[in-house]
Amino acid sequence: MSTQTKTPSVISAKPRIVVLLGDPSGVGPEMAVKLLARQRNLDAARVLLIADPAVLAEGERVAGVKLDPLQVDSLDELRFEDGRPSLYLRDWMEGEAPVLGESNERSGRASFEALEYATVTVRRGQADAILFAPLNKHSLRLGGLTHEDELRYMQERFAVTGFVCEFNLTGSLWTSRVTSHIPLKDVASHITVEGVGDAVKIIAQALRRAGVAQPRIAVTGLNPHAGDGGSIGMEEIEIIAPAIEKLRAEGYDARGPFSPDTVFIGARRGDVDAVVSMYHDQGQIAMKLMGFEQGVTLHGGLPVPVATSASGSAFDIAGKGIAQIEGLQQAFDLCVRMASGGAPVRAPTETATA
Ligand SMILES: NC(=O)C1=CN([C@@H]2O[C@H](COP(=O)(O)OP(=O)(O)OC[C@H]3O[C@@H](n4cnc5c(N)ncnc54)[C@H](O)[C@@H]3O)[C@@H](O)[C@H]2O)C=CC1
Ligand SMILES: NCC(=O)COP(=O)(O)O
Repeated sequence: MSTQTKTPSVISAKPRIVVLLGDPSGVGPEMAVKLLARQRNLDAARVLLIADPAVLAEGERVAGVKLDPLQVDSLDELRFEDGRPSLYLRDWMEGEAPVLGESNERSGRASFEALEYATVTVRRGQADAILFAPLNKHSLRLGGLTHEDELRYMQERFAVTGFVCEFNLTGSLWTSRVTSHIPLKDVASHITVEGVGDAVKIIAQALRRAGVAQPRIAVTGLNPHAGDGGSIGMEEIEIIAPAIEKLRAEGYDARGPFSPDTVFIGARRGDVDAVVSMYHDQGQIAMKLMGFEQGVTLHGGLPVPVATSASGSAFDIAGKGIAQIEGLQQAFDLCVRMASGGAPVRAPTETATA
Protein backbone atom coordinates (compact mmCIF):
# COMPACT_ATOMS: atom_id res chain seq x y z
CA MET A 1 0.00 0.00 0.00
CA SER A 2 1.45 3.34 -1.04
CA THR A 3 1.47 6.19 1.42
CA GLN A 4 3.23 8.61 -0.92
CA THR A 5 1.99 12.16 -0.77
CA LYS A 6 0.54 13.34 -4.05
CA THR A 7 0.52 16.98 -4.98
CA PRO A 8 -2.46 18.28 -3.03
CA SER A 9 -5.31 19.56 -5.13
CA VAL A 10 -7.88 22.08 -3.95
CA ILE A 11 -9.96 20.71 -1.11
CA SER A 12 -13.65 21.35 -1.51
CA ALA A 13 -16.33 21.41 1.15
CA LYS A 14 -17.21 17.81 0.48
CA PRO A 15 -18.53 15.96 3.53
CA ARG A 16 -15.99 14.18 5.67
CA ILE A 17 -16.93 10.56 6.09
CA VAL A 18 -15.23 8.14 8.43
CA VAL A 19 -15.21 4.65 6.97
CA LEU A 20 -14.66 1.55 9.10
CA LEU A 21 -13.84 -1.95 7.85
CA GLY A 22 -16.37 -3.68 10.12
CA ASP A 23 -15.69 -7.08 11.64
CA PRO A 24 -12.24 -8.30 10.53
CA SER A 25 -13.43 -11.92 10.37
CA GLY A 26 -16.34 -11.22 8.03
CA VAL A 27 -16.92 -9.67 4.62
CA GLY A 28 -16.67 -6.08 5.91
CA PRO A 29 -13.02 -5.39 4.99
CA GLU A 30 -13.55 -6.79 1.49
CA MET A 31 -16.70 -4.69 1.06
CA ALA A 32 -15.12 -1.48 2.33
CA VAL A 33 -12.08 -1.91 0.08
CA LYS A 34 -14.30 -2.55 -2.94
CA LEU A 35 -16.30 0.57 -2.05
CA LEU A 36 -13.21 2.75 -1.75
CA ALA A 37 -11.81 1.37 -4.99
CA ARG A 38 -14.64 3.19 -6.77
CA GLN A 39 -13.15 6.53 -7.71
CA ARG A 40 -16.57 8.18 -7.80
CA ASN A 41 -16.89 7.60 -4.04
CA LEU A 42 -13.54 9.23 -3.39
CA ASP A 43 -14.63 12.14 -5.56
CA ALA A 44 -17.95 12.53 -3.70
CA ALA A 45 -16.55 12.90 -0.18
CA ARG A 46 -13.45 13.33 1.90
CA VAL A 47 -12.94 9.85 3.29
CA LEU A 48 -11.06 8.96 6.44
CA LEU A 49 -10.47 5.23 6.70
CA ILE A 50 -9.63 4.15 10.24
CA ALA A 51 -8.21 0.65 10.10
CA ASP A 52 -5.89 -1.97 11.45
CA PRO A 53 -3.09 -2.61 8.92
CA ALA A 54 -3.46 -6.40 8.96
CA VAL A 55 -7.22 -6.16 8.44
CA LEU A 56 -6.86 -3.67 5.63
CA ALA A 57 -4.23 -5.88 3.94
CA GLU A 58 -6.57 -8.87 4.21
CA GLY A 59 -9.49 -6.86 2.81
CA GLU A 60 -7.32 -5.77 -0.11
CA ARG A 61 -6.18 -9.34 -0.73
CA VAL A 62 -9.72 -10.71 -0.76
CA ALA A 63 -11.09 -7.84 -2.84
CA GLY A 64 -8.14 -8.09 -5.23
CA VAL A 65 -7.61 -4.33 -5.05
CA LYS A 66 -4.93 -2.12 -3.50
CA LEU A 67 -5.97 1.29 -2.26
CA ASP A 68 -3.76 4.34 -2.59
CA PRO A 69 -4.37 6.19 0.66
CA LEU A 70 -2.78 9.22 2.20
CA GLN A 71 -1.54 8.02 5.56
CA VAL A 72 -1.93 10.34 8.54
CA ASP A 73 -0.01 9.64 11.72
CA SER A 74 -2.44 11.14 14.19
CA LEU A 75 -5.87 12.71 14.25
CA ASP A 76 -4.20 16.02 15.10
CA GLU A 77 -2.53 15.86 11.69
CA LEU A 78 -5.63 14.81 9.80
CA ARG A 79 -5.66 16.11 6.24
CA PHE A 80 -7.37 15.19 3.02
CA GLU A 81 -6.51 15.16 -0.65
CA ASP A 82 -9.20 15.28 -3.28
CA GLY A 83 -9.94 11.92 -4.83
CA ARG A 84 -7.87 9.93 -2.33
CA PRO A 85 -8.80 8.35 1.02
CA SER A 86 -6.92 9.42 4.11
CA LEU A 87 -5.86 6.49 6.28
CA TYR A 88 -5.32 6.40 10.02
CA LEU A 89 -3.81 3.07 11.05
CA ARG A 90 -4.18 1.53 14.52
CA ASP A 91 -2.59 -1.79 15.40
CA TRP A 92 -5.55 -3.37 17.18
CA MET A 93 -4.81 -6.88 15.90
CA GLU A 94 -1.22 -6.76 17.23
CA GLY A 95 0.08 -7.83 13.84
CA GLU A 96 -2.12 -10.92 13.59
CA ALA A 97 -4.09 -11.55 10.41
CA PRO A 98 -7.80 -11.99 11.12
CA VAL A 99 -9.18 -15.49 11.48
CA LEU A 100 -11.95 -15.51 8.91
CA GLY A 101 -15.46 -16.88 9.30
CA GLU A 102 -15.92 -16.87 13.07
CA SER A 103 -16.58 -14.59 16.01
CA ASN A 104 -13.55 -14.05 18.17
CA GLU A 105 -12.32 -11.64 20.79
CA ARG A 106 -9.51 -10.12 18.72
CA SER A 107 -11.80 -9.22 15.83
CA GLY A 108 -14.44 -7.96 18.24
CA ARG A 109 -11.96 -5.74 20.04
CA ALA A 110 -10.68 -4.33 16.75
CA SER A 111 -14.23 -3.56 15.57
CA PHE A 112 -15.12 -2.03 18.90
CA GLU A 113 -11.98 0.14 19.03
CA ALA A 114 -12.63 1.34 15.48
CA LEU A 115 -16.14 2.35 16.45
CA GLU A 116 -14.77 4.31 19.39
CA TYR A 117 -12.26 6.14 17.18
CA ALA A 118 -15.04 7.02 14.75
CA THR A 119 -17.08 8.60 17.54
CA VAL A 120 -13.95 10.46 18.68
CA THR A 121 -13.46 12.04 15.24
CA VAL A 122 -17.08 13.23 15.31
CA ARG A 123 -16.73 14.58 18.83
CA ARG A 124 -13.57 16.42 17.75
CA GLY A 125 -15.48 17.97 14.86
CA GLN A 126 -13.40 16.11 12.26
CA ALA A 127 -16.13 14.03 10.63
CA ASP A 128 -19.63 14.67 9.33
CA ALA A 129 -20.80 11.05 9.01
CA ILE A 130 -19.79 7.50 9.82
CA LEU A 131 -20.10 4.55 7.48
CA PHE A 132 -19.24 1.13 8.80
CA ALA A 133 -18.96 -2.13 6.91
CA PRO A 134 -20.82 -4.97 8.63
CA LEU A 135 -20.07 -5.63 12.26
CA ASN A 136 -20.80 -8.82 14.16
CA LYS A 137 -22.59 -8.36 17.45
CA HIS A 138 -21.27 -11.55 19.03
CA SER A 139 -17.69 -10.51 18.23
CA LEU A 140 -18.37 -7.03 19.58
CA ARG A 141 -19.55 -8.58 22.85
CA LEU A 142 -16.43 -10.77 23.02
CA GLY A 143 -14.43 -7.62 22.34
CA GLY A 144 -15.95 -5.69 25.22
CA LEU A 145 -19.29 -4.24 24.13
CA THR A 146 -21.70 -4.28 27.04
CA HIS A 147 -24.47 -2.25 25.42
CA GLU A 148 -27.50 -3.69 23.62
CA ASP A 149 -25.77 -2.98 20.33
CA GLU A 150 -23.48 -0.52 18.55
CA LEU A 151 -26.25 2.08 18.27
CA ARG A 152 -26.78 2.22 22.04
CA TYR A 153 -22.99 2.39 22.48
CA MET A 154 -22.74 5.38 20.13
CA GLN A 155 -25.75 6.97 21.83
CA GLU A 156 -23.77 6.97 25.06
CA ARG A 157 -20.56 8.18 23.41
CA PHE A 158 -22.48 11.08 21.86
CA ALA A 159 -24.31 11.77 25.14
CA VAL A 160 -27.69 11.47 23.43
CA THR A 161 -30.42 11.15 26.04
CA GLY A 162 -33.43 10.96 23.72
CA PHE A 163 -34.84 7.97 21.88
CA VAL A 164 -32.60 6.34 19.26
CA CYS A 165 -33.69 3.73 16.78
CA GLU A 166 -32.43 1.90 13.71
CA PHE A 167 -34.17 2.87 10.48
CA ASN A 168 -34.13 0.20 7.85
CA LEU A 169 -34.63 1.49 4.34
CA THR A 170 -35.46 -0.29 1.13
CA GLY A 171 -36.42 1.80 -1.85
CA SER A 172 -38.57 4.66 -0.60
CA LEU A 173 -39.98 2.63 2.29
CA TRP A 174 -38.64 3.26 5.77
CA THR A 175 -39.09 1.28 8.97
CA SER A 176 -38.38 1.91 12.63
CA ARG A 177 -39.03 -0.36 15.58
CA VAL A 178 -40.16 -0.04 19.17
CA THR A 179 -37.66 -2.65 20.40
CA SER A 180 -34.45 -3.68 18.68
CA HIS A 181 -31.71 -6.09 19.69
CA ILE A 182 -33.30 -7.71 22.71
CA PRO A 183 -34.44 -11.31 23.20
CA LEU A 184 -37.87 -12.06 21.81
CA LYS A 185 -39.07 -13.22 25.25
CA ASP A 186 -38.54 -9.68 26.55
CA VAL A 187 -40.32 -7.84 23.74
CA ALA A 188 -43.86 -7.75 25.13
CA SER A 189 -42.80 -6.14 28.39
CA HIS A 190 -41.06 -3.35 26.43
CA ILE A 191 -44.14 -2.36 24.42
CA THR A 192 -45.44 0.84 25.99
CA VAL A 193 -47.53 3.81 24.85
CA GLU A 194 -44.43 5.97 25.18
CA GLY A 195 -42.27 3.50 23.21
CA VAL A 196 -44.73 3.32 20.32
CA GLY A 197 -44.95 7.11 20.36
CA ASP A 198 -41.16 7.49 20.29
CA ALA A 199 -40.75 5.09 17.35
CA VAL A 200 -43.43 6.90 15.34
CA LYS A 201 -42.18 10.38 16.17
CA ILE A 202 -38.52 9.69 15.38
CA ILE A 203 -39.31 8.32 11.94
CA ALA A 204 -41.90 11.01 11.21
CA GLN A 205 -39.28 13.64 12.00
CA ALA A 206 -36.69 11.94 9.77
CA LEU A 207 -39.17 11.63 6.91
CA ARG A 208 -40.15 15.28 7.22
CA ARG A 209 -36.47 16.23 6.99
CA ALA A 210 -36.37 14.03 3.91
CA GLY A 211 -39.09 16.07 2.29
CA VAL A 212 -42.22 14.08 3.14
CA ALA A 213 -44.45 16.81 4.55
CA GLN A 214 -47.01 14.60 6.28
CA PRO A 215 -45.55 11.10 6.61
CA ARG A 216 -48.09 8.28 6.55
CA ILE A 217 -47.05 5.76 9.14
CA ALA A 218 -48.44 2.27 9.58
CA VAL A 219 -48.02 0.75 13.04
CA THR A 220 -48.03 -3.01 13.44
CA GLY A 221 -49.62 -4.99 16.20
CA LEU A 222 -47.55 -7.26 18.39
CA ASN A 223 -49.56 -10.45 18.15
CA PRO A 224 -50.67 -12.58 15.18
CA HIS A 225 -53.42 -10.75 13.26
CA ALA A 226 -52.91 -7.77 15.55
CA GLY A 227 -54.53 -9.71 18.39
CA ASP A 228 -57.73 -10.49 16.48
CA GLY A 229 -59.99 -8.41 18.69
CA GLY A 230 -58.25 -9.48 21.89
CA SER A 231 -58.50 -13.19 21.25
CA ILE A 232 -54.72 -13.55 20.66
CA GLY A 233 -53.34 -11.01 23.11
CA MET A 234 -54.34 -7.64 24.54
CA GLU A 235 -51.35 -5.41 23.72
CA GLU A 236 -53.09 -3.96 20.65
CA ILE A 237 -56.18 -2.93 22.62
CA GLU A 238 -54.45 -1.85 25.81
CA ILE A 239 -51.27 -0.22 24.46
CA ILE A 240 -50.82 0.12 20.72
CA ALA A 241 -54.26 1.47 19.71
CA PRO A 242 -54.25 4.05 22.53
CA ALA A 243 -50.74 5.09 21.48
CA ILE A 244 -51.92 5.59 17.91
CA GLU A 245 -54.94 7.56 19.10
CA LYS A 246 -52.68 9.83 21.14
CA LEU A 247 -50.33 10.31 18.18
CA ARG A 248 -53.23 11.19 15.90
CA ALA A 249 -54.46 13.74 18.44
CA GLU A 250 -50.98 15.28 18.28
CA GLY A 251 -51.20 15.55 14.49
CA TYR A 252 -49.32 12.46 13.33
CA ASP A 253 -50.75 10.39 10.51
CA ALA A 254 -50.30 7.14 12.42
CA ARG A 255 -52.48 4.22 11.37
CA GLY A 256 -53.19 0.76 12.72
CA PRO A 257 -52.47 -1.44 14.49
CA PHE A 258 -52.12 -3.63 11.42
CA SER A 259 -51.48 -7.35 11.23
CA PRO A 260 -47.70 -7.62 11.21
CA ASP A 261 -47.63 -10.22 8.44
CA THR A 262 -49.72 -8.29 5.93
CA VAL A 263 -48.89 -4.66 6.66
CA PHE A 264 -46.05 -4.76 4.15
CA ILE A 265 -48.37 -5.68 1.29
CA GLY A 266 -49.90 -2.20 1.36
CA ALA A 267 -46.60 -0.60 2.32
CA ARG A 268 -44.91 -2.11 -0.73
CA ARG A 269 -47.75 -0.68 -2.85
CA GLY A 270 -46.95 2.78 -1.53
CA ASP A 271 -49.95 3.17 0.82
CA VAL A 272 -47.65 4.49 3.55
CA ASP A 273 -44.20 6.04 3.83
CA ALA A 274 -43.09 4.03 6.83
CA VAL A 275 -43.90 1.02 8.95
CA VAL A 276 -43.24 1.01 12.68
CA SER A 277 -42.87 -2.53 13.98
CA MET A 278 -42.83 -3.81 17.53
CA TYR A 279 -39.66 -5.86 17.14
CA HIS A 280 -36.73 -6.45 14.81
CA ASP A 281 -37.91 -9.35 12.69
CA GLN A 282 -41.43 -8.03 12.08
CA GLY A 283 -39.84 -5.38 9.92
CA GLN A 284 -36.59 -6.89 8.85
CA ILE A 285 -37.86 -10.15 7.35
CA ALA A 286 -40.13 -8.20 5.03
CA MET A 287 -37.57 -5.52 4.25
CA LYS A 288 -34.76 -7.98 3.57
CA LEU A 289 -36.99 -10.02 1.28
CA MET A 290 -37.94 -6.88 -0.61
CA GLY A 291 -34.39 -5.61 -1.08
CA PHE A 292 -31.63 -7.31 0.90
CA GLU A 293 -28.92 -6.41 -1.60
CA GLN A 294 -29.73 -2.69 -1.56
CA GLY A 295 -30.87 -2.44 2.05
CA VAL A 296 -29.47 0.24 4.35
CA THR A 297 -29.53 0.64 8.11
CA LEU A 298 -29.42 4.23 9.33
CA HIS A 299 -28.92 4.90 13.03
CA GLY A 300 -31.62 7.40 13.91
CA GLY A 301 -31.29 9.94 16.71
CA LEU A 302 -27.50 10.48 16.59
CA PRO A 303 -25.91 13.88 15.92
CA VAL A 304 -24.43 12.79 12.57
CA PRO A 305 -25.56 10.23 10.00
CA VAL A 306 -24.26 6.76 10.84
CA ALA A 307 -25.11 4.16 8.23
CA THR A 308 -24.25 0.64 7.18
CA SER A 309 -25.54 -2.07 4.88
CA ALA A 310 -28.60 -4.11 5.83
CA SER A 311 -26.45 -7.19 5.26
CA GLY A 312 -24.24 -8.51 8.01
CA SER A 313 -20.82 -10.04 8.57
CA ALA A 314 -21.63 -13.06 6.34
CA PHE A 315 -19.06 -15.40 7.88
CA ASP A 316 -20.11 -18.13 5.46
CA ILE A 317 -18.60 -16.26 2.49
CA ALA A 318 -15.77 -14.39 4.23
CA GLY A 319 -12.53 -14.54 2.26
CA LYS A 320 -14.17 -15.71 -0.95
CA GLY A 321 -14.16 -12.38 -2.73
CA ILE A 322 -17.82 -12.63 -3.69
CA ALA A 323 -19.41 -10.16 -1.26
CA GLN A 324 -21.83 -7.74 -2.91
CA ILE A 325 -21.52 -4.10 -1.94
CA GLU A 326 -24.67 -2.45 -3.26
CA GLY A 327 -26.15 -1.97 0.24
CA LEU A 328 -22.92 -0.42 1.51
CA GLN A 329 -22.79 1.77 -1.59
CA GLN A 330 -26.34 2.97 -0.91
CA ALA A 331 -25.39 3.62 2.72
CA PHE A 332 -22.35 5.63 1.59
CA ASP A 333 -24.48 7.65 -0.84
CA LEU A 334 -26.96 8.33 1.96
CA CYS A 335 -24.16 9.57 4.24
CA VAL A 336 -22.93 11.89 1.49
CA ARG A 337 -26.40 13.32 0.87
CA MET A 338 -27.24 13.75 4.53
CA ALA A 339 -23.86 15.18 5.51
CA SER A 340 -23.93 17.57 2.57
CA GLY A 341 -26.92 19.20 4.22
CA GLY A 342 -30.22 20.09 2.70
CA ALA A 343 -30.29 17.22 0.25
CA PRO A 344 -33.35 15.08 0.70
CA VAL A 345 -32.75 11.86 2.57
CA ARG A 346 -34.64 9.80 0.08
CA ALA A 347 -34.03 6.81 -2.06
CA PRO A 348 -32.32 7.85 -5.28
CA THR A 349 -34.45 5.40 -7.23
CA GLU A 350 -37.33 3.13 -6.45
CA THR A 351 -35.16 0.03 -6.53
CA ALA A 352 -32.19 1.51 -4.76
CA THR A 353 -32.17 2.10 -1.06
CA ALA A 354 -31.40 5.14 0.95
N1 LIG B 1 -24.33 -3.74 8.78
C1 LIG B 1 -24.19 -4.40 9.91
O1 LIG B 1 -23.37 -4.07 10.75
C2 LIG B 1 -25.04 -5.59 10.14
C3 LIG B 1 -24.58 -6.53 10.99
N2 LIG B 1 -25.31 -7.66 11.21
C4 LIG B 1 -24.68 -8.67 12.04
O2 LIG B 1 -24.11 -9.67 11.18
C5 LIG B 1 -24.10 -10.92 11.86
C6 LIG B 1 -24.63 -12.02 10.96
O3 LIG B 1 -25.98 -11.73 10.65
P1 LIG B 1 -26.92 -12.67 9.79
O4 LIG B 1 -28.28 -12.44 10.25
O5 LIG B 1 -26.35 -14.05 9.76
O6 LIG B 1 -26.92 -12.10 8.31
P2 LIG B 1 -25.85 -11.85 7.18
O7 LIG B 1 -26.35 -10.68 6.45
O8 LIG B 1 -24.46 -11.79 7.68
O9 LIG B 1 -25.94 -13.15 6.23
C7 LIG B 1 -27.17 -13.60 5.71
C8 LIG B 1 -26.98 -14.29 4.35
O10 LIG B 1 -26.74 -13.31 3.36
C9 LIG B 1 -25.51 -13.53 2.69
N3 LIG B 1 -24.82 -12.24 2.54
C10 LIG B 1 -24.66 -11.33 3.52
N4 LIG B 1 -23.97 -10.29 3.08
C11 LIG B 1 -23.68 -10.53 1.80
C12 LIG B 1 -22.97 -9.80 0.81
N5 LIG B 1 -22.42 -8.62 1.08
N6 LIG B 1 -22.86 -10.35 -0.42
C13 LIG B 1 -23.42 -11.53 -0.70
N7 LIG B 1 -24.10 -12.26 0.21
C14 LIG B 1 -24.23 -11.78 1.45
C15 LIG B 1 -24.71 -14.44 3.62
O11 LIG B 1 -23.76 -15.18 2.89
C16 LIG B 1 -25.79 -15.24 4.28
O12 LIG B 1 -26.13 -16.33 3.46
C17 LIG B 1 -24.85 -10.70 13.17
O13 LIG B 1 -23.91 -10.52 14.20
C18 LIG B 1 -25.62 -9.41 12.94
O14 LIG B 1 -25.84 -8.71 14.12
C19 LIG B 1 -26.48 -7.90 10.57
C20 LIG B 1 -26.98 -6.98 9.70
C21 LIG B 1 -26.31 -5.74 9.43
N1 LIG C 1 -26.44 -1.51 13.96
C1 LIG C 1 -26.52 -2.14 12.69
C2 LIG C 1 -27.46 -3.25 12.74
O1 LIG C 1 -27.70 -3.81 13.76
C3 LIG C 1 -28.06 -3.58 11.46
O2 LIG C 1 -28.82 -4.69 11.55
P1 LIG C 1 -30.39 -4.69 11.84
O3 LIG C 1 -30.52 -5.04 13.27
O4 LIG C 1 -30.98 -3.36 11.53
O5 LIG C 1 -30.87 -5.79 10.96
